[in-house]
Amino acid sequence: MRETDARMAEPRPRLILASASPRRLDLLASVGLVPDAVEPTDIDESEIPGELPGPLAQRLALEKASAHGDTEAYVLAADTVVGVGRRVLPKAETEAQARACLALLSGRNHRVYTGIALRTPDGELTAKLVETRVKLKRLSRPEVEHYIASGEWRGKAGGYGIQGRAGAFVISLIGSYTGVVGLPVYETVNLLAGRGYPVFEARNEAKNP
Ligand SMILES: Cc1cn([C@H]2C[C@H](O)[C@@H](COP(=O)(O)OP(=O)(O)OP(=O)(O)O)O2)c(=O)[nH]c1=O
Repeated sequence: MRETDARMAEPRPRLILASASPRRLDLLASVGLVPDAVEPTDIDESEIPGELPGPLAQRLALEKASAHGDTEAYVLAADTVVGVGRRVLPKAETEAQARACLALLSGRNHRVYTGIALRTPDGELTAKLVETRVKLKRLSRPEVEHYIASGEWRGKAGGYGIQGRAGAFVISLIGSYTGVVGLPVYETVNLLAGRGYPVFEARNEAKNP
């Protein structure tokens, strides 16, 4: 059997997306990758006092990937944190939190950090941190009220989702748009390919997104 035939005969390793975020699943699918399972891991996401936003995103992604119990699959995890300077903004769960985030972000630059982490079937754990600078326009009261009423901020780091109505607030973005949404696709595909996951073969099997 030729080497390529032998490789094609091998079963494709399983890929698990350890995330509850539907955006991450959609972003993976957008580049032709469909995980075999979506199995979020439940970790304590609270920050260590004094922890900076970037290191926090990186640490949580690593913890999410390592907490998954399947040691025979590729396990991919991510975490997105919005930071203003050294300050970490919450993942908004209440209107009050979302309002406070928008007040802080209005008319200024902030950074969105997405950590991605991959554990391979041989137990190797690799992580990458992707940083994006975003500038939002100065938000008027009606804009804030309209946005709060939309509910789109719920469960999102920094109280906004760039892929929805808040996209109209963005003056500029330097870095990775998909990183802001929750999974930087360029870095994710590179990480998977670099660690031996057969991205191109898997892509052939993926449905047309
Ligand atoms: C800034 C920003 C964040 N987000 C989302 C991405 C993430 O889902 C969320 C940040 O929370 P995360 O803790 O990174 O992810 P999650 O709780 O949704 O899922 P899991 O922990 O299981 O992986 O904010 C957007 O969708 N758009 C944006 O513009």
